[in-house]
Amino acid sequence: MRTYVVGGAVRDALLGLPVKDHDHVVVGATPDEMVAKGFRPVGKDFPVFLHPRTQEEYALARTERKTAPGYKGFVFHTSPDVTLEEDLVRRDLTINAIARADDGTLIDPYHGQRDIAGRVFRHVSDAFAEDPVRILRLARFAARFADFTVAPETNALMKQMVEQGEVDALVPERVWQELSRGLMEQKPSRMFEVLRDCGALARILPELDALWGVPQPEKWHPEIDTGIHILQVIDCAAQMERELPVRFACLVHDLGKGVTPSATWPAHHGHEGMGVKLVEQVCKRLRVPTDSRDLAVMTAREHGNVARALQLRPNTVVTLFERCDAFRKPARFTQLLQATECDARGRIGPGASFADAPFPQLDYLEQALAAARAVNAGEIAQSCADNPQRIPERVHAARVRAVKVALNAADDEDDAAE
Ligand SMILES: Nc1ccn([C@@H]2O[C@H](COP(=O)(O)OP(=O)(O)OP(=O)(O)O)[C@@H](O)[C@H]2O)c(=O)n1
Ligand SMILES: [Mg+2]
Repeated sequence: MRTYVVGGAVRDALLGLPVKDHDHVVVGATPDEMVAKGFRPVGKDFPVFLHPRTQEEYALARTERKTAPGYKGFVFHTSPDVTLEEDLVRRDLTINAIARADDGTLIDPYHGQRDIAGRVFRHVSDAFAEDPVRILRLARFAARFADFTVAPETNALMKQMVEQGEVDALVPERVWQELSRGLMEQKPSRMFEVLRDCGALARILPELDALWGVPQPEKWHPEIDTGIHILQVIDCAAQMERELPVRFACLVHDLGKGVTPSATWPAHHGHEGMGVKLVEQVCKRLRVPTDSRDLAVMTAREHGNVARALQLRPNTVVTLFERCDAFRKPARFTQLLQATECDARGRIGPGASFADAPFPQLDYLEQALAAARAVNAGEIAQSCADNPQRIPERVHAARVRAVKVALNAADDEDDAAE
């Protein structure tokens, strides 16, 4: 039997990137021989084994046959006479279909090295179409390797897959898994550009796809197009190394702009409220985890209020904190501020750019929240022992006073520093 390193490890080494884990392919062996050598079989569907010492994955060379739509519709064929070339030809991309022998020799029958040099994502063969997850994987790789482009023939194949309904058969968990991974890469906008170019975005996130072609007022949005704005906002979140919930909130915060009446464009009055419903709908459909969903809903609803923070009266600031449950969840409130900061900076057009604009709203609201949280609600509750129904309004009033003092004090400090 012969073993080769394949996939990401070979690709990343050729790209000069650090290699995390090694996937291996085994040619000329049966499952029984693997077990006899001490390998441990894992996975019900795949002929995959773990190395007794390194615990790395060793997959028997295999060919696949499509049986049903969706990513589960596979039957596997493995046997000792399946060749390395036969195994490689059914892989997704040429850059992922390079094998490396123990002596370091590269086996590259589908010219992955050429495509690495040319920075191209190209499918290896028609077998690409057997697994619609590969469209999402390719899009995710585009977010990671931002200088790569999609080969025209690969884009054409993906378009065809989308038209045949392949993407509709994907299970929501798998879509979320790939989208969330792509959001965590260096340039998430590339993922959505790739998905849009092949038509997949309109199938998996029609609410987002609808934002292209929707104008915003040029004075505040020099990029004008709402779809372009969203891409700039998510790239800002990636550049600032924000957590996944912040990046997802950035992605969906303006979905309401896709349903405002075109007669009122470029204005989008009330888009926050309409956005909340659409965000809830997306999160339900894709089974988005609670932390990402809750922040996304809150950001859709409140990003306008946060942006206006410096004009809000102390009472309004405290009701904002109350609506956001900021007293109990201050870290999530910080994430709301971070998402809104990216919303403010992701506005880059030919005539103007807000990319480096200051965002004083963040410190301002953090200070106000710290002051409001310092109010001793327990003490107030005790002082209202004879009239407990007044506790909430008393606590609220005390918080408003605290915010007023804190924000004035901050102004004073600024004056003193000048
Ligand atoms: N739907 C898929 C999933 C995987 N593969 C093949 O299996 C290899 C290993 O898969 P995986 O570890 O998921 O991806 P990597 O390319 O190794 O990338 P990563 O750095 O994300 O691990 C890929 O390179 C590719 O050759 C494939 O062809 N089609
Ligand atoms: Mg891998």
